[in-house]
Amino acid sequence: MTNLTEIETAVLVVGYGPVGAAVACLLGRYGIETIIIDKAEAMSLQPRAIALDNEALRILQMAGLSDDSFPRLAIPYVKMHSPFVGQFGQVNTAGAIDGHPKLVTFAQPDLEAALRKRVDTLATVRVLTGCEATAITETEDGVVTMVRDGQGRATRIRSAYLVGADGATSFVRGVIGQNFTGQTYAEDWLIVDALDVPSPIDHIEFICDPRRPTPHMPAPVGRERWEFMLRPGETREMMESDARVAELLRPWLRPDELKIERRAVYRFHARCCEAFARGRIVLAGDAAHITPPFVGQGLVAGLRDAANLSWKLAAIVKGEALPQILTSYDTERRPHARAMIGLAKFMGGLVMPRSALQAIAAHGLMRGLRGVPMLRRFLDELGVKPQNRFRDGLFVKGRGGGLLVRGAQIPQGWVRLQTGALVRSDEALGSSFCLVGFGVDPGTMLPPDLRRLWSARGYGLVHFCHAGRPCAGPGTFEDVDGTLTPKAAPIGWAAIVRPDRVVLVDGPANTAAELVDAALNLLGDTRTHPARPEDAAVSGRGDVALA
Ligand SMILES: O=C(O)/C=C/c1cccc(O)c1
Repeated sequence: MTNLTEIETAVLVVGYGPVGAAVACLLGRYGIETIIIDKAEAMSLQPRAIALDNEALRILQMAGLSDDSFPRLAIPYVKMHSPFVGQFGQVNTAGAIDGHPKLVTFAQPDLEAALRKRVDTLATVRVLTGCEATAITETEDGVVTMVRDGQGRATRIRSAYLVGADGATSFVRGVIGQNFTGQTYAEDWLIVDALDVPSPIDHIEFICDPRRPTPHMPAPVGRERWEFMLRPGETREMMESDARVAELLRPWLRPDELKIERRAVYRFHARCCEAFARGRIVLAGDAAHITPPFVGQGLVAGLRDAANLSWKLAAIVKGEALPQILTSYDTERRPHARAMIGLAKFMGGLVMPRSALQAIAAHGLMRGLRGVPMLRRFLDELGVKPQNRFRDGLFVKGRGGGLLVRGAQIPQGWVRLQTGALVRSDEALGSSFCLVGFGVDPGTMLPPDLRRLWSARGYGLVHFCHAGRPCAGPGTFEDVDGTLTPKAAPIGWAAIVRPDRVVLVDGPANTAAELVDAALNLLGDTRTHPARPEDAAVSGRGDVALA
């Protein structure tokens, strides 16, 4: 007879890559009992994803990672070269949005190590490595997962929810019967990562030569990456040989300068599930969608999933929201993930034209379009990047009348604490729902019973006061650069911001009680009937008070 260990948890995360780790960090921050498993004993040391944008960095901030938790290299621009028409494109990525650089490169093992270090600090998160999910069954009130470790020992994990962050070959995806529709490119690519490059480039360049398309980019501490498209007849063995790698890199590096960290032949895919969830089982990251790398959005999309999903699971588990809100994860995330895949495919068309004729036509057209000042601004200033703004989902539709966009993130700026220290404004918002007052203390706008209920749930009340105005009291932060007030909202405005920083509803501050009512109703008003009162005990607040 075998001994079967039984464990229970609120959420089981399958897959301890960067997306699974980010989900665990966020669930841990929200105080949710979480188990994360991975079949590998140790973290992968392969540098795969290489780029993060400001949105991804904001999510990592939310997950509790500081700016110095892993090395990043800010990228000022992305250039596109054609052998026939010269430079035909340039995307300006210098500067910051929402308090973070628009584009950085990094080494994936550094990021994963930072996330794992953070996970290790979280009291409610338990990590089981060397453990593989062998069977997953959804029951009426939870999910039962059979897990086997390296010694063949079995464990049964019962969880209220399961997140499949188990990558492109996801086992979980198969369990919920999801097809991975889309396309696999016909071409293979050789990816080469070099270390200690003597004079690395400072930007990303795409050499869009139909004979050998070659994206080329720097990464922190002297790393560089090249991606070489294989020609017909070239094989993996041929391309991964020392001699061929040295020959391909000769335009950039002398043989004595070569320090190759990784060489690997890959095939790119553009695939997306038709649903990111079924019942209590939810997919995130590459398990739900994969993209060719040409706009550097693969991991970013997975981190967006983590941010969108984690607080919803937390709210449901805590009994603060009805389980039905989980459908909004798919509604909000899938269209954007698909749009990013579409952009990457478009970019792929420019990077790897099929022939010289096609290259001249496509690159010539792009060059021509850049001759029109308005189009040039649009193309060069990231205008083609799909905005992360929901058409449908868990927010009150319509405009509040201010500049805030419901269903999109509130801008992030820098605010001054009562101590005089400057922090990014999301730190003031904390880790739960927040009623924000712009130039007005929002607590004073609520009737006492509603204010008590709001605070009893641990939801925040934050006052961003206009720079230079009298600015004192708990929960009050001086908006030093005006990003929030007056740029995002006028004085006398209020908004309810979700834990993922998405504006749920906004309006004049004197309607704050209506805004709170609207928010609670959207969550499936659990004021009199908590969704799962017994689970309320699972939750705690892992936050540090700032003001
Ligand atoms: O790996 C690639 O091919 C492309 C990466 C990348 C990263 C950031 C921005 C881009 O436009 C491309």
